[in-house]
Amino acid sequence: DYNLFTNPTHFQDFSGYQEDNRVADGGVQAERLPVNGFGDIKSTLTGPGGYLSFSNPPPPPGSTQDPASQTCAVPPSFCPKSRYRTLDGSCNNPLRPSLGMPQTPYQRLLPFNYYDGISQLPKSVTGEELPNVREISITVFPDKPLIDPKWNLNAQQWGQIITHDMSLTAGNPQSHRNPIVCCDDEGVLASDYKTNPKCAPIVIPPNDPIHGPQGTQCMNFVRTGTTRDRRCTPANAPAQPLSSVTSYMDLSLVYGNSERQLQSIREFRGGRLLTILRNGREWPPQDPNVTMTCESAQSPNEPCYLTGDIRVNQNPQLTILQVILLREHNRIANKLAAMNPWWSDETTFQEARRIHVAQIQHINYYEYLPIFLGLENMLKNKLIYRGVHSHVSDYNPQVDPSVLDEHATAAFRHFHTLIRGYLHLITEDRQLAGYARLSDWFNRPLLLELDNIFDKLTLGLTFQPQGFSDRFWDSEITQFLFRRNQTFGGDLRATDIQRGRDHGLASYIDTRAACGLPVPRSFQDMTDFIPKKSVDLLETLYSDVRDVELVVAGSLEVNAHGAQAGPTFLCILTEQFYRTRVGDRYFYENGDPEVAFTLSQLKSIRRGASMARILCDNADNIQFMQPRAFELVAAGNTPVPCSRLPSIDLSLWQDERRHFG
Ligand code: HEM
Repeated sequence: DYNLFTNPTHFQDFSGYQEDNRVADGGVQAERLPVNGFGDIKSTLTGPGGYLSFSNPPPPPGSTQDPASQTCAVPPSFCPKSRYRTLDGSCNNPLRPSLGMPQTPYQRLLPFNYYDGISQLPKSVTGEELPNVREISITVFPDKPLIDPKWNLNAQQWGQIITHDMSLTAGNPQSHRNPIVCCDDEGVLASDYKTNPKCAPIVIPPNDPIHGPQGTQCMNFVRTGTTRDRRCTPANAPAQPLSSVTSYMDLSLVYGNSERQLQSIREFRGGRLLTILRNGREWPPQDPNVTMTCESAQSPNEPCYLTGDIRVNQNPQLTILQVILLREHNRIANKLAAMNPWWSDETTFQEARRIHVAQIQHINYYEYLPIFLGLENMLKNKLIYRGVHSHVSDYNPQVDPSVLDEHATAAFRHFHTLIRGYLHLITEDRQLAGYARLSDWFNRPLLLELDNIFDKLTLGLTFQPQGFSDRFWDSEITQFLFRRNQTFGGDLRATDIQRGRDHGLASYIDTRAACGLPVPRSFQDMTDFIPKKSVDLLETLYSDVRDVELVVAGSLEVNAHGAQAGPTFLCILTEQFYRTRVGDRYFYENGDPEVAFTLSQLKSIRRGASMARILCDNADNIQFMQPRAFELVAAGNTPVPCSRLPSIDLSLWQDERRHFG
């Protein structure tokens, strides 16, 4: 047994959540069944601040802690002291400088489940193939427009921003066609799809109601780049999928993941990022390769943006938030430069970046995550603190900040369920002015620059409800994803399930066991935490309960009390965001003098940073916003003049000592 988790407290928590969910036999079952791993938790809480201390257990074979495995990223040989984080995340942890860098493996809570132990997609315990992923998608995740009564589309959309800050499967271009063709544009299987090790095309079942009649055979699916492809691990060790971006919550989607990437988007004046002025507003610079990056664009002159993240143009609402984050950097930089004209471009840039990252971390932890992970759950597990008036120095160099595969490939993708297929265009007086169909605008940001649409889309984000966190998925992403002017397109749910297999994720029941949750031995047992109707569907698809996949069943659990996911995904999400916090030496609340904000600056960030204010300050001309901008407009959260919303007092960064520049 080894200790999978860095945060020992949340095992108790989930039993509480289970009761809240009226799972009658949960506790009893936990005692009856042998639960893997956690009879023996070695972690203990010590120290006045509740610092974690634990001895590192022996690593599982093939894990990234295994001496046999190496990182694919090359860390610098020397880590200079710095008040600013590096672009590529190196040296955040000076003792292990490559932690969190691009091109390092996803970490994992459970061992690989590859069929051959090295890289083959998992199979059923019977030795047969697992059920067809497209069939699972059609059967278990159909479209039904159930909406959230409380949270708006901005809550959904901000989740994608956090995702893009933290991970990106290596070798997956996403913004354009994959040059590796396992299934061509006509839906015909490539001749080498069985022998090409990069190929795992999604095969269309004959009874597919959409693609069957078209005669489509398949959807393209290219496997994630791994340590094995790049020869970073021995040939007989499990292939570890790599992520191409820094795992830190560091706004890498704004600033890029290397100095080189940053060069192409920096203005090199006044600490600013590069922008193009059109119609009196700032837009990101143009991507040099429009037809490739924005493949739905109908002319190379259409806007197609270049930012720190290659996915920026993927959908209109994502692009709106990327533009807003870019403008926010320049807003801060302009103020700092005006106050401190003796600062160099570099100092102004780094100080603006540092403030920007801090405020986004604050919004993420105190405004966004409590909606999805539950406020009490976050407090109990020390992801956030209530009523703290000082720094919180919980940085722990033992904690690996890498993104967990179970998080990126299963748990956080569950929130694809929140996506709405038709985006509302809303006016300042909160009237519906029209719709934009999502699949008309994938990879085509032109929409944002059409007549006043930017503000209408932004107000739509805050006024339109998000989809409910359930098993119903919008057909815009299950039948029409990236359809590129064709009638039909890809299926994001089928892709997520296939990606789980591609990465060899452990099964649903093993993951429950690792989380210390009751382990079902039969489909019948599952009805304790998954509605019977869904369990029945699973039983029609899977021949054995041990085959049931994390990506699939995790999304079917009844949501835990106060959260937007079931207990298994909540366990993973909680662990991830704990690691993201305490594994980041530059986390904005940290009091380490090398990186810390002054106490008054920190207090101002806590008081003044809000989603509402960021939207107000950076949309084209929005004058009113509800204070809690992830929440629908309702009594107690009605729009107020932007000027009445709190803001960060940037005068606290006035540098009278003139020693920075
Ligand atoms: C319209 C909105 C969205 C679209 C079109 C979209 C589409 C996609 C696509 C195409 C992928 C890559 C699939 C693959 O090849 O494996 C992906 C990955 C992912 N998505 Fe979304 N997504 C959206 C919103 C969201 C939201 C709201 C969240 C979470 C709150 C999210 C979380 C993730 C995660 C965690 C990944 C894996 C990231 C990685 O490690 O590469 N997405 N999404």
